[in-house]
Parts: sequence; structure tokens; C-alpha cells
Amino acid sequence: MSTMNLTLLTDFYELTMMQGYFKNNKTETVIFDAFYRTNPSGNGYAITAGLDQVIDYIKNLRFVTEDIAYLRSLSIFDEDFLAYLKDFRFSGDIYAIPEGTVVFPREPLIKVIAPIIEAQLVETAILTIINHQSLIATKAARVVYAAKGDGVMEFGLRRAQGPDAGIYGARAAVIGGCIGTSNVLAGQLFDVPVLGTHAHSWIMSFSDEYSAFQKYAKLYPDKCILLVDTYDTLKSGVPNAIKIFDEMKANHIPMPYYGIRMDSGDLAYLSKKARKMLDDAGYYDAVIAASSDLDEYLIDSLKTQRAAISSWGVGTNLITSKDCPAFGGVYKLAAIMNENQEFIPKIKLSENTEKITNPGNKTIYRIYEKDTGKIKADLISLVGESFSEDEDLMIFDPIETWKKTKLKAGTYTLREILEPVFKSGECIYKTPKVMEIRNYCAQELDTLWDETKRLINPHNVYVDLSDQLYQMKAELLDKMSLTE
Ligand SMILES: Nc1ncnc2c1ncn2[C@@H]1O[C@H](COP(=O)(O)OP(=O)(O)OP(=O)(O)O)[C@@H](O)[C@H]1O
Ligand SMILES: O=P(O)(O)OC[C@H]1O[C@H](OP(=O)(O)OP(=O)(O)O)[C@H](O)[C@@H]1O
Ligand SMILES: O=C(O)c1cccnc1
Repeated sequence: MSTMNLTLLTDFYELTMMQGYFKNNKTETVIFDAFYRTNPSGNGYAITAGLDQVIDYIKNLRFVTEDIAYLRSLSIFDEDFLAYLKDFRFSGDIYAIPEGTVVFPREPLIKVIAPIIEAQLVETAILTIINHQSLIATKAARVVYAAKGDGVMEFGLRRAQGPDAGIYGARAAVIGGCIGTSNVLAGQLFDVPVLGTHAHSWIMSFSDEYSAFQKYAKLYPDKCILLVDTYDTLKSGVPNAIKIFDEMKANHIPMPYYGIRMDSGDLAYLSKKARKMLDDAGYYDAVIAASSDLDEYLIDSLKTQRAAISSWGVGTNLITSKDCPAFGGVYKLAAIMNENQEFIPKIKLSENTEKITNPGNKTIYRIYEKDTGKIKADLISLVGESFSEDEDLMIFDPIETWKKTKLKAGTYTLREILEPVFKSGECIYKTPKVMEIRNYCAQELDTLWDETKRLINPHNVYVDLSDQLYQMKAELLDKMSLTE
């Protein structure tokens, strides 16, 4: 997919504005921040994902002959602008928070520094990519959290909102913690495990359930998960599965991974009964997998009900993030460079304090508690400000400014989480493999307290502004109100 040209994957207005910037000789370098305002699904954090696809998109940005011809056919773009587009390349800098990182509202996930005409074009594609994958990665992290260490398989392709959502959703789901996916193309593209059992049609295609199980076990003895709910889970499915396991045992066939899957009915009741039947037959290590419209809340409830399930297949609710279908990331202008090569901060006002943007050329420091390695807060600062772990650090809530905390020198550590990705149009970032991102994401989740990870009413991590950034914002707001 890396050679795919998505240059026209943009909103029409980006192109009409680009022509406007071109005609008005607006060549100044600007800074845009991509950030979001609210965690999806009422979560206490989000997981970033999609950067690798943004990188591919930027690398392949070029208006090919067919693109120019199409734009010409719209009868709105002049020849001088179309000629400019022919040689268009992204020439700017991009900074981003690496995929799989735990992030919080209002933090720039991606920062674009480029001539305005270039920075404007990339808005839509960056948002569609990052919004989708971050949404699904976050949802997956919730589902995996609910599963408390059990494996969660991503099964959603057939109910995803189309092929792209299925493919990149599977990628994001693995980043968020799924152990693999049923999506074979995602497996090939991203080198992630492909997993699966079999469908009811397999059972129904044979004259009886027992024969269907027997044929499946013969073909796949080392990954033998039998679907037991086609006819009657406890009266037929589980007893037939046990018969098959007995035969395999009698024939000394190794059974490294075997068990059953149930896909309907009361999963707590049925799994407990099935567990007892399997244990009574000596199959203590038989896996009980479950699927059936699951989500994080149902898995959590089934855990509370002590369901004897140790493997989870989750489709529709995960791949579509059904309870929260949009991530809500936005892309806002933060600064414009003047003739003296200085960034002049820009701010977007709103009636809603939370919606007022953070101006200037910013970066983000993550503050960890030294003893525990857990996140204490994040600090959005201006580029060039320096902080020392050997000095006390006063942080305060940017909205309720009286909420202050003084971090004592030596009790905290700092990590800058925005990393350089493009420098003068050249990619200088190497994306780790998806399974490496998944491991990194698991470590990231370990830096959160359980209070932030709980599914309902989580504790919000503080995202504070540095003193300098706060002052700059306050001054801009003051100026704005004076000019009104
Ligand atoms: N013990 C349980 N506690 C809470 N929810 C459960 C429990 N067992 C199953 N569920 C959920 O209840 C919903 C309905 O499940 P059920 O299998 O009875 O209906 P169904 O999927 O429509 O059945 P079928 O597949 O036979 O048409 C599913 O979302 C399932 O995950
Ligand atoms: O329930 P979800 O979370 O979306 O998980 C995926 C579902 O897809 C399959 O059902 P489907 O009825 O499509 O096929 P089947 O005949 O194999 O059960 C599978 O059995 C799961 O129930
Ligand atoms: O392999 C499975 O069991 C599977 C795959 C996709 C959807 N439902 C189930």
C-alpha cells in the first residue's frame, strides 16, 4: 500500500484555499497542530495510531497527470496554479507522537511546520487517518483491559465500514492490544498474527456435528477450536467436542492448542457448564473461546459473573467503535512565521473555554513519578523552554488555574513525547513493526494508574501548560478582547 497516491484525498476547500494562497503570494511558513478534545468512549486516555499511513501519504504526495486533468475539469483552477501543482512536493517538517503512545486531550499529536499552501493541503488526510486508527486502537485497549490478560482476537472485518476500515482498523486493534486478527490482508500487510476458528457453515455442511468436528480436527490438530453452539451447546456441541479430544488423545495426537468456541446463548452459564464437562473429562487446558456481539462492558460483566472464558473474539463493536463512532481530532493553525523568521502565535477563540486553541510552537513533556514510573501529568510548553528534573516544577491546570501542584526536584522525570518525523520534506523517522508498536503500547498503558484505565468515569490525567505558554495565551486573549 505504500505506493498508493492519495493526493486528492482532501476536501475541496483545501484546494480552493491553496489556489487563493498561491494567487496572493502567501508563502509564509506556518504551524498547524492536530489534536483532539475529548477521549472516545468516555475513556481516560487515547492511544495514537496511524502515523505510518500519514508518512506514506506525505511521501507519495504528488499531483499526477490524471489528478491535474481532473482538477482542470472542475473549471475552477487556473493554469498557473495547476502548473504549480505539477511540481508540488511536501517540503516541510512534521513532528508526531509515536504510534501506540498514551495521549490526552489538547496535546498536539501531529505538528506540521510548512509553507501554508502545503500545510493546508494535508489537513484532511492526516485527520482521517489519525482519527480512525486512534479511535480503534483506543477501543481495543478498553476491550483488552476488560479481558484482564486473556487474548482478544479482532474478528470485525465483515462488519467494518468497508475494506479500509477493516484493514486499518485491524492494524489499530493490534496496536491497542489484540493478539491478532481474522483479517488475512491485514496480516500480510502489517505482519501481524492471523487467527481464527471456523463458522457454523462448516458444521452445517456435514451430515452431523460430530463428523464436522472430526474432519476439522484431522486437518488442524494443533489449533483445534471447535464451534459448539450450532445445535445445542451442552447436549450436543460440548459432548461431541469431548469425543473428538478423546480420539485425538487415544491416537497420541499432540494437542498444543485445543478447545471450544461458543457464539450464542448465556455465555456465563454455558461456559461454566462446559468448563465442568471438559474438566471432568480431564481437559483442564482446553480453551473456551467466546464471541457474540461482545464489547468491553460485556466482557467485564462476564468476568464478574465468573464466566469460564479465556479467549475472546470481538468483531462489530470493536472494528466500528460502535458506542463512539468518531474520534474528533482537529487541525488548527497555531503560528505564522514573520519576515524575521519568528513564529507569531495565533489563537482561535471560542465561547467554550475548552475550545480555545493553544498558540505557538509547542512541544509536550510527559512527567513521570520517579518512584512508580506512572504518569503524573503532561506539560505542553513552547519549543525552546527548558526544564530540569533537578529543580522544583510548578504545574497548574490551564482552565482552573488555582489548581496547582509543586513537583519536588528529584521526584519526577521528564520525557519529550513529540518526535521529529519529516525534516525539510525528508522522512527521518523509521516506523517500528506493528507488533513492536503493540509491545510499546502495552508498556505505555503500564504508565497509567488503574484509576485512569477503568472503563467508567476514569480519573483524568492533567494536561498543563508551561508558565510561558500560559502567559502567551493570556496575552493573546487580552489583545483579542481589546480589539473587539
Ligand atoms: N451471561 C451474560 N451476561 C451478559 N450478557 C450476555 C451473557 N451471555 C451472553 N450475553 C450477551 O447477550 C447478547 C445476546 O446473546 P444471545 O446469544 O442470547 O443472542 P443472539 O446472539 O441474538 O443469539 P443467536 O446468535 O442464537 O441469534 C450478546 O451480546 C451476548 O454477548
Ligand atoms: O459478534 P461479533 O463481535 O461481531 O464477532 C464476529 C461474529 O462474526 C461471526 O458471526 P457470523 O454470524 O457473521 O458468522 P458465523 O456463521 O460464522 O457465526 C462470529 O461467529 C461472531 O459472532
Ligand atoms: O475465526 C473465527 O472464528 C471468526 C472470524 C471472523 C468472524 N467471526 C469468527
